[in-house]
Amino acid sequence: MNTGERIQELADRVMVLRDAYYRGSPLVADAEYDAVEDELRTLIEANPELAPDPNPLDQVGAPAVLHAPIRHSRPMLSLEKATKPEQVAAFFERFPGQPVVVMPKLDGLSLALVYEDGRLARAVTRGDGTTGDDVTVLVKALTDGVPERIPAEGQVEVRGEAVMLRTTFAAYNTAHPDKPLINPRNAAAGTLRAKDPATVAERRLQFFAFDLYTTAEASADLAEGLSTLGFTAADMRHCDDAAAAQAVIEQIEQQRNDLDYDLDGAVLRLANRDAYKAAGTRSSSPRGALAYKFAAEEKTTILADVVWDVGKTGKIAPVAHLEPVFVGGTTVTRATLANQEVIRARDIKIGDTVLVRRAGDVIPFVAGVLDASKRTGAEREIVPPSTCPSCEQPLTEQGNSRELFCTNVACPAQTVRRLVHWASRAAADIEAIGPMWIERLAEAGLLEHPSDFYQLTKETLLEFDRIGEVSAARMIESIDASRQVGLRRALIGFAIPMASEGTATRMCRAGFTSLEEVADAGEEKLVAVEDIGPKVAASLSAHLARLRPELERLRERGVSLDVREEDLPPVVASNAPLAGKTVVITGAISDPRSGEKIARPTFQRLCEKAGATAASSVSANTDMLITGAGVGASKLTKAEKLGVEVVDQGVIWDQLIEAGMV
Ligand SMILES: NC(=O)c1ccc[n+]([C@@H]2O[C@H](COP(=O)([O-])OP(=O)(O)OC[C@H]3O[C@@H](n4cnc5c(N)ncnc54)[C@H](O)[C@@H]3O)[C@@H](O)[C@H]2O)c1
Ligand SMILES: [Zn+2]
Repeated sequence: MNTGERIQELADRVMVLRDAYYRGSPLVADAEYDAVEDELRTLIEANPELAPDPNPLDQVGAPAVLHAPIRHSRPMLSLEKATKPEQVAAFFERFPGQPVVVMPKLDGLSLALVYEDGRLARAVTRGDGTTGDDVTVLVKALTDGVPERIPAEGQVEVRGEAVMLRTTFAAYNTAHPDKPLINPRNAAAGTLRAKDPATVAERRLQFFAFDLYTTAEASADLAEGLSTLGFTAADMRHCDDAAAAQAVIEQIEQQRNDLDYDLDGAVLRLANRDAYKAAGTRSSSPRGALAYKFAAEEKTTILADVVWDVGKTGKIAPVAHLEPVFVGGTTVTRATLANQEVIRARDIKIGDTVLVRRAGDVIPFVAGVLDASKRTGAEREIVPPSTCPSCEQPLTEQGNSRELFCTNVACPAQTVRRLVHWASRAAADIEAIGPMWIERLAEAGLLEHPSDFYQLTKETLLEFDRIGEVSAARMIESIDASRQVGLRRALIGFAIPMASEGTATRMCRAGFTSLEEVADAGEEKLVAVEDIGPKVAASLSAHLARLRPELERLRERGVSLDVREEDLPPVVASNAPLAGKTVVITGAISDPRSGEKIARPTFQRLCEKAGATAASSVSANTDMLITGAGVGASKLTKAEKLGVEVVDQGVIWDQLIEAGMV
């Protein structure tokens, strides 16, 4: 194939992919689409005389079928892309001395909101850039952050991104396993394509503004202009030079996991609205802005197999074995498929090319099959097991997702999982015996219950080929140390359904002094504990009753199930510098005297000893936000809005040192 033919082929492919994407059923992941566009762009740049006519790279979006077409006052364009710091530097050189803002590039769909004399008149999608769809009714009904009225006369147009928050997306998919959404962007676009808002009421969207045109008086600074009108703008940070901008770009990328929305890059843009306007446009992008792309959080790969895994509570979950794929910053070979309802609703088969999503700290997830036409006929159905893969007992189904459970208390796989959990760091912390040895010891009949660890002897361990003197001694030592596990960590170690680590802490703080006392308390007394609901109380009671003989065996073998000093609220020193303060701690903490990094829980404990109550997020009840290094702007903005005092960790360290507490 010659270059001209290749260009035409790529251009055709771009058109086909765009059409499918803007209709709401993409055929490939964004990263793969971008690769096609990139190849086309590179070829046309090298051979401008071979540029196709029309050139899809000069066009925006796709001429979708519109219900109620509306012509935009000025085109809604795409953005020029950058992937290298040099391109950021070149942007600054093009506009010397101009203030620049850097903000997240939100992954949703853009909207133009037109206000006439202070009232929202129309909300319009981007469409093909020239003509968009009237979605006013849907936006009014479903989108937060779009005021019906703004304090401005004349014609005002605010543009921005409507996104589905990750929490909304996750909640929707949990509630509707039968009609799952593929990703937040697609979900947002689909929501605004609905005929009737009532059918998509649970799919709320959030609007973040990033553009403003007005005939009325308004600040020349974009961020200020938007916030004066009452909009939540994309988080814009002013940068004086390319180095500062690059640092903010990197910070946004690092913090993308902590945010409640997807972003696929950062946008640089002239902060001054007049300068932005004067910079003008190219065929499909404004000159006064640049999009810096981040690594993809979604990719497609082959689903090689599905294995049903038995968890410590007996849940049998499908695990996807994938051809290795680099996504969300790591190579992924395993991903969750949730449950059989999700597999059915998404029509996933072994051998399919599937979309894998790894966003934030969430476990990689198979989101679905994008292009079923890729099937060869060799794909296989994923068949849920009818018996437990470990003990072969029949399974039960639970809930509307029809999750599978093995209820056999003697199920070997569950036994191993529970023992591994007992030995884990958060529980008994028997660090010298890893999961592999736990499995071997269980197979050999030496381990079944946690109490069995405490009967192991060096001699029995030495009978295993690959355990020598030194490791046997280490194992025994590690088991010995774990006898001090105490109430809180023992409760965690039993992995009681519905009971979290927080539940264990609350039991200690509520005055229970031993695990037996919790077991004997009865549901009524347990519900009386702060933040313990009836379901948790019932589960605790039932499971601890069953575990009674095990508690006795643990005691006989010298394991402490009593509350430990570290599990209780600290005794507050009389000269406590933070007495009565509710604090939130954020950022990286380090001891200013040595520079040593200090784990957040350790620092929190110090603050509690100094009289503070620690909370996990900033609210109106917070007295103080204690900041370490690298604090996200969103936390600071929230504190500022609520009038919460922001205190650098250095100030707190000084107080702790002065009080002789560290
Ligand atoms: N998977 C597919 O088949 C397929 C097909 C076509 C396009 N796509 C994807 O669509 C995107 C390209 O489309 P495009 O040209 O519409 O978008 P773009 O990447 O050029 O970006 C322009 C858009 O960014 C959005 N945006 C978000 N935050 C912004 C901010 N702070 N400031 C300014 N704009 C902001 C706006 O909606 C604007 O329309 C790519 O991510 C591409 O991978 C995917
Ligand atoms: Zn089983």
